[in-house]
Amino acid sequence: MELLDDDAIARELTDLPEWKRDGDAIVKTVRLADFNEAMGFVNRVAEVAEAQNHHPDITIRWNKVTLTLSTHAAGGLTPFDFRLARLLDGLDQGAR
Ligand SMILES: C[C@H](O)[C@H](O)[C@H]1CNC2=NC(N)=NC(=O)C2=N1
Repeated sequence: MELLDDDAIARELTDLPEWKRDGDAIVKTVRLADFNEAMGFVNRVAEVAEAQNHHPDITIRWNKVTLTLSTHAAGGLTPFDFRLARLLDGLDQGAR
C-alpha cells in the first residue's frame, strides 16, 4: 500500500474533524464516562481492527482512550488508516 503525501493526508482529514495529524500518524482521544466504558470502547475498537486486519496503537488513561493510526509496514499513512478512522468514528456514541 502506497504512502499518502501531505496534500492527500490534508484532504482526508477535512472530513475527519476529530483526528489530528501527528507526523506519520493520525490521533484521536475519546473521553468516556469511566474506565469500564473506556474498556468497552476499546473492545469495540479491537473487533473492528481485527476485522480490518489493521490495528491502532491504543493508550488507556482511566476514562480517556487515545487511538493512534499509522501503517507500520509502510512507515506512514496510507488509505488503510483513513478507512479505519472512519469505521472507528461510529464507535464512541456514548462518549462525553
Ligand atoms: C501480517 C499483518 O497483515 C500485518 O502485521 C498487519 C497487521 N496490522 C497492522 N496494523 C497497522 N496499523 N499497520 C500495519 O502495518 C499492520 N500490519
